[in-house]
Amino acid sequence: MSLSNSASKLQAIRWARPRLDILDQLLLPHASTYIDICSSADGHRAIATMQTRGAPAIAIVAALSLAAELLGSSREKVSQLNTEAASAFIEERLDFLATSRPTAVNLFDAIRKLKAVVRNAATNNDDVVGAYVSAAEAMLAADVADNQAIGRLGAEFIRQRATGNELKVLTHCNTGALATAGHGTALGIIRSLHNSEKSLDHVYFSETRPYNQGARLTAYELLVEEIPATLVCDSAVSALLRSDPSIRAIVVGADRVARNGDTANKIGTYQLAITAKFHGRDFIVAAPTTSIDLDLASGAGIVIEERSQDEVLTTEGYDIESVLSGGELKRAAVRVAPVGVNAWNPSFDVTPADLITAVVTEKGVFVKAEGTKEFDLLQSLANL
Ligand SMILES: CSC[C@H]1O[C@H](OP(=O)(O)O)[C@H](O)[C@@H]1O
Repeated sequence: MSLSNSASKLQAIRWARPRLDILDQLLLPHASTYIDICSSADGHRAIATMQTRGAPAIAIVAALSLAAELLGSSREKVSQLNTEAASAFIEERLDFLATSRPTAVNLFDAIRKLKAVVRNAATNNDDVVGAYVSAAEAMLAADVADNQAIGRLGAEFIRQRATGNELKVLTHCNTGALATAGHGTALGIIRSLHNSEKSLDHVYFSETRPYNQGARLTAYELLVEEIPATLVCDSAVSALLRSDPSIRAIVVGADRVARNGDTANKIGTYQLAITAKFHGRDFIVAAPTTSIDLDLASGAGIVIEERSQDEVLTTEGYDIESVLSGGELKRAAVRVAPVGVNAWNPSFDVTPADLITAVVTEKGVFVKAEGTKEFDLLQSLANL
Protein backbone atom coordinates (compact mmCIF):
# COMPACT_ATOMS: atom_id res chain seq x y z
CA MET A 1 0.00 0.00 0.00
CA SER A 2 1.61 3.23 -1.06
CA LEU A 3 0.49 6.40 0.65
CA SER A 4 1.15 9.71 -0.94
CA ASN A 5 2.04 11.93 1.96
CA SER A 6 3.67 14.71 0.09
CA ALA A 7 1.96 18.05 0.29
CA SER A 8 5.05 19.78 -1.01
CA LYS A 9 7.81 19.03 -3.45
CA LEU A 10 9.90 17.58 -0.62
CA GLN A 11 9.12 14.26 1.07
CA ALA A 12 11.15 13.44 4.17
CA ILE A 13 9.24 10.18 4.76
CA ARG A 14 8.34 7.69 2.02
CA TRP A 15 6.07 4.79 2.98
CA ALA A 16 5.02 2.10 0.50
CA ARG A 17 3.97 -0.89 2.60
CA PRO A 18 6.10 -2.68 3.78
CA ARG A 19 8.96 -0.34 2.85
CA LEU A 20 9.96 2.82 4.77
CA ASP A 21 12.56 5.23 3.39
CA ILE A 22 13.61 8.50 4.97
CA LEU A 23 15.59 11.41 3.59
CA ASP A 24 18.94 11.46 5.41
CA GLN A 25 18.87 14.99 6.80
CA LEU A 26 22.50 14.83 7.94
CA LEU A 27 23.49 15.05 4.28
CA LEU A 28 21.10 17.87 3.28
CA PRO A 29 21.37 20.31 1.61
CA HIS A 30 24.26 18.97 -0.43
CA ALA A 31 22.96 15.47 -1.05
CA SER A 32 19.40 14.17 -1.22
CA THR A 33 19.78 10.53 -0.15
CA TYR A 34 17.03 8.19 1.01
CA ILE A 35 17.87 5.40 3.44
CA ASP A 36 15.91 2.23 4.21
CA ILE A 37 14.40 1.92 7.66
CA CYS A 38 13.65 -1.78 8.16
CA SER A 39 13.12 -2.05 11.89
CA SER A 40 12.46 -0.28 15.16
CA ALA A 41 16.23 -0.40 15.76
CA ASP A 42 16.79 1.44 12.47
CA GLY A 43 14.08 3.92 13.43
CA HIS A 44 15.56 4.53 16.87
CA ARG A 45 19.00 5.14 15.40
CA ALA A 46 17.70 7.48 12.66
CA ILE A 47 15.87 9.56 15.29
CA ALA A 48 18.67 9.60 17.86
CA THR A 49 21.29 10.61 15.25
CA MET A 50 18.86 13.14 13.73
CA GLN A 51 18.93 11.61 10.27
CA THR A 52 15.24 12.33 10.73
CA ARG A 53 14.09 15.10 13.08
CA GLY A 54 11.19 17.39 13.78
CA ALA A 55 8.52 16.61 16.36
CA PRO A 56 5.85 15.17 14.01
CA ALA A 57 8.37 13.34 11.80
CA ILE A 58 9.99 11.68 14.83
CA ALA A 59 6.63 10.17 15.85
CA ILE A 60 5.74 9.00 12.35
CA VAL A 61 9.15 7.48 11.58
CA ALA A 62 9.10 5.67 14.92
CA ALA A 63 5.61 4.27 14.27
CA LEU A 64 6.33 3.22 10.68
CA SER A 65 9.76 1.76 11.52
CA LEU A 66 8.01 -0.81 13.70
CA ALA A 67 5.37 -1.37 11.01
CA ALA A 68 8.19 -2.15 8.55
CA GLU A 69 9.69 -4.57 11.05
CA LEU A 70 6.37 -6.33 11.76
CA LEU A 71 5.80 -6.78 8.02
CA GLY A 72 9.41 -7.77 7.40
CA SER A 73 12.14 -9.09 9.66
CA SER A 74 9.88 -9.92 12.61
CA ARG A 75 6.93 -11.15 10.53
CA GLU A 76 7.72 -14.86 10.93
CA LYS A 77 8.49 -14.61 14.64
CA VAL A 78 5.37 -12.60 15.49
CA SER A 79 3.12 -14.85 13.38
CA GLN A 80 3.97 -17.73 15.71
CA LEU A 81 3.00 -15.79 18.85
CA ASN A 82 -0.47 -15.76 20.35
CA THR A 83 -2.32 -12.44 20.34
CA GLU A 84 -1.23 -11.54 23.86
CA ALA A 85 2.45 -12.28 23.19
CA ALA A 86 2.36 -10.41 19.88
CA SER A 87 0.82 -7.44 21.64
CA ALA A 88 3.52 -7.59 24.30
CA PHE A 89 6.24 -7.69 21.64
CA ILE A 90 4.84 -4.59 19.96
CA GLU A 91 4.59 -2.72 23.26
CA GLU A 92 8.17 -3.62 24.15
CA ARG A 93 9.38 -2.24 20.79
CA LEU A 94 7.37 0.93 21.30
CA ASP A 95 8.92 1.40 24.75
CA PHE A 96 12.34 1.10 23.10
CA LEU A 97 11.43 3.72 20.48
CA ALA A 98 10.32 6.04 23.30
CA THR A 99 13.97 6.29 24.42
CA SER A 100 15.16 7.83 21.14
CA ARG A 101 14.63 11.54 22.06
CA PRO A 102 12.95 13.05 25.17
CA THR A 103 11.40 16.44 24.37
CA ALA A 104 8.94 16.23 21.46
CA VAL A 105 5.66 14.98 22.91
CA ASN A 106 4.41 13.73 19.50
CA LEU A 107 6.50 10.56 19.91
CA PHE A 108 4.92 9.71 23.27
CA ASP A 109 1.44 10.68 22.08
CA ALA A 110 1.80 8.33 19.10
CA ILE A 111 3.13 5.50 21.27
CA ARG A 112 0.24 5.90 23.70
CA LYS A 113 -2.30 5.76 20.85
CA LEU A 114 -0.61 2.79 19.16
CA LYS A 115 -0.52 0.82 22.41
CA ALA A 116 -4.25 1.43 22.87
CA VAL A 117 -4.95 0.15 19.33
CA VAL A 118 -2.91 -3.00 19.92
CA ARG A 119 -4.45 -3.68 23.33
CA ASN A 120 -7.92 -3.26 21.85
CA ALA A 121 -7.08 -5.67 19.02
CA ALA A 122 -5.66 -8.17 21.50
CA THR A 123 -8.76 -7.95 23.70
CA ASN A 124 -10.93 -8.71 20.68
CA ASN A 125 -8.50 -11.40 19.54
CA ASP A 126 -8.07 -9.45 16.29
CA ASP A 127 -5.00 -9.22 14.08
CA VAL A 128 -2.78 -7.02 16.25
CA VAL A 129 -0.17 -6.54 13.52
CA GLY A 130 -2.76 -5.44 10.99
CA ALA A 131 -4.32 -3.09 13.49
CA TYR A 132 -0.92 -1.61 14.35
CA VAL A 133 0.14 -1.06 10.74
CA SER A 134 -3.16 0.59 9.82
CA ALA A 135 -2.93 2.92 12.82
CA ALA A 136 0.66 3.89 11.98
CA GLU A 137 -0.30 4.57 8.36
CA ALA A 138 -3.22 6.71 9.52
CA MET A 139 -0.79 8.91 11.49
CA LEU A 140 1.19 9.61 8.32
CA ALA A 141 -1.89 10.71 6.41
CA ALA A 142 -3.33 12.67 9.34
CA ASP A 143 -0.15 14.71 9.80
CA VAL A 144 -0.27 16.02 6.24
CA ALA A 145 -3.92 16.99 6.63
CA ASP A 146 -3.18 18.62 10.00
CA ASN A 147 -0.36 20.68 8.54
CA GLN A 148 -2.43 21.87 5.61
CA ALA A 149 -5.12 23.00 8.08
CA ILE A 150 -2.49 24.74 10.22
CA GLY A 151 -1.16 26.43 7.09
CA ARG A 152 -4.57 27.69 6.05
CA LEU A 153 -5.64 28.87 9.51
CA GLY A 154 -2.28 30.41 10.31
CA ALA A 155 -2.09 32.26 7.00
CA GLU A 156 -5.59 33.70 7.54
CA PHE A 157 -4.66 34.80 11.06
CA ILE A 158 -1.47 36.56 9.96
CA ARG A 159 -3.10 38.21 6.93
CA GLN A 160 -5.97 39.54 9.05
CA ARG A 161 -3.57 41.14 11.50
CA ALA A 162 -1.08 42.43 8.95
CA THR A 163 -0.86 46.20 8.57
CA GLY A 164 0.99 48.19 5.90
CA ASN A 165 1.69 47.36 2.28
CA GLU A 166 4.27 44.64 2.76
CA LEU A 167 4.03 41.38 4.70
CA LYS A 168 7.22 39.69 5.81
CA VAL A 169 7.70 37.04 8.49
CA LEU A 170 10.61 35.39 10.25
CA THR A 171 10.97 31.76 11.26
CA HIS A 172 13.40 29.68 13.29
CA CYS A 173 14.77 26.16 12.92
CA ASN A 174 13.08 23.84 10.42
CA THR A 175 9.39 23.15 10.66
CA GLY A 176 8.58 22.24 7.07
CA ALA A 177 8.17 19.10 5.01
CA LEU A 178 11.51 17.95 6.44
CA ALA A 179 10.16 18.04 9.99
CA THR A 180 6.77 16.47 9.28
CA ALA A 181 4.96 14.15 6.88
CA GLY A 182 4.49 17.07 4.50
CA HIS A 183 3.75 20.82 4.13
CA GLY A 184 5.00 21.66 7.63
CA THR A 185 3.76 23.60 10.62
CA ALA A 186 5.31 27.09 10.89
CA LEU A 187 6.84 26.64 7.46
CA GLY A 188 3.47 25.23 6.43
CA ILE A 189 1.92 28.59 7.30
CA ILE A 190 4.63 30.26 5.22
CA ARG A 191 3.96 27.89 2.29
CA SER A 192 0.23 28.64 2.55
CA LEU A 193 0.85 32.41 2.70
CA HIS A 194 3.15 32.16 -0.32
CA ASN A 195 0.77 29.99 -2.31
CA SER A 196 -2.33 32.06 -1.60
CA GLU A 197 -2.53 35.20 -3.74
CA LYS A 198 1.17 35.65 -3.22
CA SER A 199 0.36 37.62 -0.06
CA LEU A 200 3.83 37.06 1.40
CA ASP A 201 6.57 39.43 0.33
CA HIS A 202 9.55 37.85 2.07
CA VAL A 203 10.67 35.31 4.65
CA TYR A 204 13.62 35.74 6.94
CA PHE A 205 14.94 32.65 8.67
CA SER A 206 17.63 32.14 11.28
CA GLU A 207 20.57 29.81 10.91
CA THR A 208 19.60 28.09 14.19
CA ARG A 209 22.93 27.32 15.74
CA PRO A 210 24.44 24.96 16.66
CA TYR A 211 22.74 22.31 14.51
CA ASN A 212 21.89 24.73 11.71
CA GLN A 213 18.44 23.41 10.88
CA GLY A 214 17.69 26.85 9.44
CA ALA A 215 20.83 27.36 7.37
CA ARG A 216 20.77 23.77 6.09
CA LEU A 217 17.17 22.58 5.99
CA THR A 218 14.87 25.61 5.89
CA ALA A 219 17.17 27.21 3.31
CA TYR A 220 16.83 24.06 1.21
CA GLU A 221 13.03 23.99 1.50
CA LEU A 222 12.60 27.68 0.65
CA LEU A 223 14.87 27.36 -2.38
CA VAL A 224 13.00 24.27 -3.60
CA GLU A 225 9.65 26.08 -3.16
CA GLU A 226 11.07 29.28 -4.70
CA ILE A 227 9.86 31.37 -1.77
CA PRO A 228 11.76 34.69 -1.54
CA ALA A 229 13.84 34.40 1.60
CA THR A 230 16.95 35.62 3.40
CA LEU A 231 19.11 33.78 5.91
CA VAL A 232 20.21 35.69 9.01
CA CYS A 233 22.46 34.86 11.93
CA ASP A 234 20.58 34.03 15.13
CA SER A 235 22.19 37.11 16.68
CA ALA A 236 20.91 39.45 13.95
CA VAL A 237 17.16 39.05 14.55
CA SER A 238 16.65 41.97 16.94
CA ALA A 239 18.51 44.37 14.68
CA LEU A 240 16.52 43.06 11.70
CA LEU A 241 13.16 43.61 13.46
CA ARG A 242 14.24 47.12 14.42
CA SER A 243 15.25 47.91 10.83
CA ASP A 244 12.22 46.42 9.06
CA PRO A 245 8.71 47.12 10.41
CA SER A 246 7.17 45.05 7.62
CA ILE A 247 8.29 41.90 9.43
CA ARG A 248 4.91 41.50 11.10
CA ALA A 249 5.33 38.14 12.82
CA ILE A 250 7.74 35.52 14.00
CA VAL A 251 6.31 32.04 13.36
CA VAL A 252 7.83 28.99 15.01
CA GLY A 253 7.05 25.33 15.55
CA ALA A 254 6.83 23.41 18.79
CA ASP A 255 8.07 20.24 20.34
CA ARG A 256 5.76 20.34 23.32
CA VAL A 257 3.02 22.85 24.26
CA ALA A 258 1.74 22.72 27.84
CA ARG A 259 -1.91 23.29 28.80
CA ASN A 260 -1.19 26.93 29.64
CA GLY A 261 0.55 27.53 26.31
CA ASP A 262 4.17 27.45 27.55
CA THR A 263 6.06 26.04 24.56
CA ALA A 264 9.25 24.01 24.25
CA ASN A 265 10.92 24.58 20.92
CA LYS A 266 14.38 24.78 19.38
CA ILE A 267 16.91 26.66 21.48
CA GLY A 268 16.80 30.34 20.59
CA THR A 269 13.00 30.46 20.38
CA TYR A 270 12.61 32.12 23.80
CA GLN A 271 14.84 35.04 22.91
CA LEU A 272 12.97 35.47 19.62
CA ALA A 273 9.75 35.78 21.63
CA ILE A 274 11.35 38.42 23.84
CA THR A 275 12.52 40.51 20.89
CA ALA A 276 9.14 40.12 19.14
CA LYS A 277 7.45 41.49 22.27
CA PHE A 278 9.92 44.36 22.54
CA HIS A 279 9.38 45.31 18.87
CA GLY A 280 5.59 44.93 19.01
CA ARG A 281 5.42 41.99 16.56
CA ASP A 282 3.24 38.88 16.77
CA PHE A 283 4.85 35.69 18.04
CA ILE A 284 2.99 32.69 16.70
CA VAL A 285 3.42 29.03 17.61
CA ALA A 286 2.28 26.54 14.96
CA ALA A 287 1.65 23.05 16.30
CA PRO A 288 -0.65 20.12 15.58
CA THR A 289 -2.64 19.00 18.62
CA THR A 290 -0.29 15.97 18.68
CA SER A 291 2.31 18.46 20.00
CA ILE A 292 0.07 19.65 22.85
CA ASP A 293 0.66 17.90 26.18
CA LEU A 294 -2.61 18.35 28.08
CA ASP A 295 -1.17 16.37 31.00
CA LEU A 296 1.30 19.21 31.57
CA ALA A 297 -0.03 22.30 33.38
CA SER A 298 2.94 24.45 32.39
CA GLY A 299 6.33 24.31 30.72
CA ALA A 300 8.12 23.83 34.04
CA GLY A 301 8.02 20.06 33.71
CA ILE A 302 9.26 19.74 30.12
CA VAL A 303 12.42 17.61 29.78
CA ILE A 304 14.95 19.54 27.70
CA GLU A 305 17.31 17.39 25.61
CA GLU A 306 20.95 18.22 26.18
CA ARG A 307 23.25 17.45 23.29
CA SER A 308 27.02 17.12 23.08
CA GLN A 309 29.20 20.10 23.84
CA ASP A 310 31.01 19.48 20.56
CA GLU A 311 28.08 20.91 18.62
CA VAL A 312 28.80 24.30 20.20
CA LEU A 313 32.58 24.11 20.17
CA THR A 314 32.75 23.33 16.47
CA THR A 315 30.96 24.34 13.36
CA GLU A 316 29.48 21.44 11.46
CA GLY A 317 29.77 21.66 7.74
CA TYR A 318 30.74 19.59 4.79
CA ASP A 319 34.06 18.84 3.13
CA ILE A 320 33.36 21.38 0.41
CA GLU A 321 36.12 20.03 -1.85
CA SER A 322 34.44 16.64 -1.93
CA VAL A 323 31.06 18.32 -2.48
CA LEU A 324 32.36 20.46 -5.34
CA SER A 325 34.32 17.62 -6.89
CA GLY A 326 31.23 15.41 -6.79
CA GLY A 327 33.03 13.03 -4.48
CA GLU A 328 31.63 11.27 -1.46
CA LEU A 329 29.89 13.77 0.75
CA LYS A 330 31.62 14.03 4.10
CA ARG A 331 30.48 16.08 7.06
CA ALA A 332 33.34 18.15 8.42
CA ALA A 333 33.47 19.52 11.94
CA VAL A 334 35.80 22.49 12.15
CA ARG A 335 36.82 23.32 15.70
CA VAL A 336 36.13 26.98 16.55
CA ALA A 337 36.44 27.24 20.33
CA PRO A 338 39.71 26.41 22.05
CA VAL A 339 40.32 23.02 23.61
CA GLY A 340 39.43 23.01 27.28
CA VAL A 341 36.56 25.52 27.17
CA ASN A 342 33.22 24.38 28.60
CA ALA A 343 30.00 24.65 26.61
CA TRP A 344 26.28 24.42 27.43
CA ASN A 345 24.16 22.93 24.67
CA PRO A 346 20.43 22.50 25.41
CA SER A 347 18.56 21.54 22.23
CA PHE A 348 15.37 23.35 23.29
CA ASP A 349 14.10 26.16 25.49
CA VAL A 350 10.67 27.02 26.90
CA THR A 351 8.83 30.18 25.86
CA PRO A 352 6.28 31.36 28.46
CA ALA A 353 2.70 31.70 27.26
CA ASP A 354 2.76 35.41 28.13
CA LEU A 355 5.08 36.04 25.16
CA ILE A 356 2.98 34.04 22.67
CA THR A 357 0.32 35.80 20.59
CA ALA A 358 -1.44 32.67 19.31
CA VAL A 359 -1.15 28.91 19.10
CA VAL A 360 -2.24 27.74 15.64
CA THR A 361 -3.43 24.14 15.48
CA GLU A 362 -5.30 22.13 12.85
CA LYS A 363 -8.42 22.54 15.01
CA GLY A 364 -8.25 26.29 15.40
CA VAL A 365 -6.24 29.36 16.32
CA PHE A 366 -6.12 29.86 20.08
CA VAL A 367 -5.41 33.16 21.83
CA LYS A 368 -5.32 34.11 25.51
CA ALA A 369 -8.46 35.49 27.12
CA GLU A 370 -8.38 39.30 27.48
CA GLY A 371 -6.19 40.36 30.38
CA THR A 372 -4.70 36.89 31.01
CA LYS A 373 -1.12 35.77 30.63
CA GLU A 374 -1.82 32.14 29.90
CA PHE A 375 -3.84 29.99 27.51
CA ASP A 376 -6.33 27.39 28.60
CA LEU A 377 -5.81 24.89 25.81
CA LEU A 378 -7.74 22.16 27.61
CA GLN A 379 -10.84 24.36 27.66
CA SER A 380 -10.19 25.74 24.17
CA LEU A 381 -10.04 22.25 22.68
CA ALA A 382 -13.05 21.13 24.73
CA ASN A 383 -15.08 24.08 23.42
CA LEU A 384 -14.59 23.08 19.76
C1 LIG B 1 7.47 20.85 13.32
S1 LIG B 1 9.03 20.40 13.93
C2 LIG B 1 9.02 20.98 15.55
C3 LIG B 1 10.39 21.27 16.11
O1 LIG B 1 11.36 20.18 15.96
C4 LIG B 1 12.67 20.77 15.76
O2 LIG B 1 13.64 20.22 16.61
P1 LIG B 1 14.72 19.15 16.03
O3 LIG B 1 15.22 19.67 14.70
O4 LIG B 1 15.80 19.12 17.11
O5 LIG B 1 13.97 17.86 15.92
C5 LIG B 1 12.46 22.22 16.10
O6 LIG B 1 12.44 22.43 17.50
C6 LIG B 1 11.11 22.44 15.49
O7 LIG B 1 10.55 23.66 15.81
